[in-house]
Amino acid sequence: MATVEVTDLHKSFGDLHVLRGIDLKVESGECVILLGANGCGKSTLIRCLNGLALPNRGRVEIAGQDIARTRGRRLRRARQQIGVVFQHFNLVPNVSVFQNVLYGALGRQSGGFLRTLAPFAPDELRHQAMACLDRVGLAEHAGQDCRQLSGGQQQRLAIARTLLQDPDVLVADEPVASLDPRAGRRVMELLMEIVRERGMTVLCSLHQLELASEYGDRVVGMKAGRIELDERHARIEPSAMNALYQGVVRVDDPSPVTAAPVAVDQTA
Ligand SMILES: Nc1ncnc2c1ncn2[C@@H]1O[C@H](COP(=O)(O)OP(=O)(O)OP(=O)(O)O)[C@@H](O)[C@H]1O
Repeated sequence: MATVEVTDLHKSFGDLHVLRGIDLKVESGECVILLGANGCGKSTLIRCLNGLALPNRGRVEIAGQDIARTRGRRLRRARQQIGVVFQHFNLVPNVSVFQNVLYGALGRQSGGFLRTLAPFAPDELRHQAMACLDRVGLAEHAGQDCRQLSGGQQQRLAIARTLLQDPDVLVADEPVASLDPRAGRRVMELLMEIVRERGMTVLCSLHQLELASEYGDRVVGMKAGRIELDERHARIEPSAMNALYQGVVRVDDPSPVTAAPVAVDQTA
């Protein structure tokens, strides 16, 4: 399995210097939860990790390969090792739940795009896709349009798609921020069960402090584009956590930091 190593990472958007020298190593099979106030750079870091954003300076190594300096086919191959779960699910609308899972095999299929389309997919891949749907409890929804699913179910579908991809590394950008607390907890539990089963290396940003301490092997706190805290969660001082959020939230306050609206989900 793969380690993730980020060295002196800088990323700017025009004059805005968002990442200001990030050094971070995630060991193989470790689950690191990334915390920090809105705008501190968590999503930008995650986007640099899977090659969606190019850093201005520094190295981003996945299993020893520098993603920031890899291009073309080698980059596509490297990205197959990195699963991504987004806050807003990133499903393909107007196609079935089953088809969305099959897209997880894009890039790992020697026959290319056509073999990931339901009518042309080989039996073995179809069986694998159904097994992934079954693992997240959505097998009976395979034929539905993905827009008919609840928010929690859509995120479970996104997890099934990642399962079919079968990456060594999972990066998750606020995977439960769009869900109500109950659905969010169920999705988080499922995600963590799966990454432990598969021994994946995980970097997951969250706004929920209680989920961070429950599921992370380690908590990394970012502030203004820098890492300010890097601890096993059991050792984090409340004052350090409070400093991270500059009074946005107290660690004895169980409510999420985010002010984003959450969908109430009865069916997750
Ligand atoms: N493509 C972009 N172009 C310009 N500015 C950007 C871009 N992406 C992010 N930014 C800016 O970079 C800063 C950090 O954004 P980022 O999304 O990484 O923060 P975050 O910690 O993930 O915040 P949140 O918790 O709200 O998601 C913000 O000021 C944001 O506006």
